[in-house]
Amino acid sequence: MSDGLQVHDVVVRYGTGPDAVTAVDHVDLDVPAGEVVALLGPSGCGKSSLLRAVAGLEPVAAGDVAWDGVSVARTPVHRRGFGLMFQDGQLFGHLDVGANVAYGLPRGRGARPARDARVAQLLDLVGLPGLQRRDVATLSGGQRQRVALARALAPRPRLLLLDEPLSALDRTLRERLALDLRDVLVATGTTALLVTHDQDEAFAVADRIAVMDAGRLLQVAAPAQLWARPADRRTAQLLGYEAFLGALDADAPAVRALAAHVPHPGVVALAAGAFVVVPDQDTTAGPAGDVHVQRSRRGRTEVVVDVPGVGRVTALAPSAWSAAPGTRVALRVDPAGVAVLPAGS
Ligand SMILES: Nc1ncnc2c1ncn2[C@@H]1O[C@H](COP(=O)(O)OP(=O)(O)OP(=O)(O)O)[C@@H](O)[C@H]1O
Repeated sequence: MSDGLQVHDVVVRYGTGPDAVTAVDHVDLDVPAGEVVALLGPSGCGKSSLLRAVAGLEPVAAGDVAWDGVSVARTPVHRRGFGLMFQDGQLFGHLDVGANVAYGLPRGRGARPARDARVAQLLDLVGLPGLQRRDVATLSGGQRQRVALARALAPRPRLLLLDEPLSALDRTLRERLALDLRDVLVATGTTALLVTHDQDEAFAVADRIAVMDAGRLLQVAAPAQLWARPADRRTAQLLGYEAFLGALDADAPAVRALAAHVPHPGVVALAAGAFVVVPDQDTTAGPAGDVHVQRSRRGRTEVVVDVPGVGRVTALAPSAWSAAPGTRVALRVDPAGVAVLPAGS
């Protein structure tokens, strides 16, 4: 049996009889010691239920949760040695920052110096050095989550469970904190299971991503491998692939350009950006499409184009570029936005 967390054939069910909801449907997942795994999936797919079952906050209707091969199914939450961090941090308002971080550390005679040292070390690690005496009510949302992370890590949990830890923050802060979170988890060698619906967050934080849908795991893989080789169409859709080509129309120039990047037969999946607009290029010489609508998103120009042989897809364009609807534009393929799914997907 491997080191770390083993989730074996776990079922989580709410209610009984005809109204029962199966939130987690026979899931197997290992998180080896030292690894960070993200559970990624749409709202309601069962991510939190699985995390809560691992924590012991939700009973398993079937299957087992084990650590280093030893079942913890009958071990109460506080005896599992797992740390928890939630979306809203859940800091204690009546305690200052230092006391919040120290909360899970040993108390009593003689423990104080070690506790203070550990709190200082953790606050340094999460980028809040010297903030021990601050009232938590005066912290920003991002600072609160940093304190919550320090508090969860302070007792050196053998597994850290994070439920949407950054979702309450705005996008810019979330992106920065996701990178910081990864750094902190790696620096502390923490084994972690992170629930998120945000693909960017999963890709930024995790060593491996487990894609979940309707209570089941669809695929577990390292981020780059997941992006390049989604297991099936649903997984690809959840990752943001927007168009799927089964039979390739070899007469279409865009399809010929795509075929150069297709290493084996299968369904070709295209993400936004699989095509890139090439301004001022002859539209009869290679792949081209007709502009449907154009929009600006996070400083980039996205153009929805109708591409013969392919269909309607989102292409990227240079930021200052623009074209009226109906304009035919030349395109090139960016292989980073193209994946090939198994035939029949
Ligand atoms: N306490 C509960 N009682 C009944 N049904 C529940 C309960 N908690 C969750 N569910 C149901 O179980 C399913 C999975 O919910 P869960 O919260 O695990 O999903 P999730 O992927 O974490 O969603 P979100 O990202 O929206 O939090 C949903 O259909 C949900 O309505």
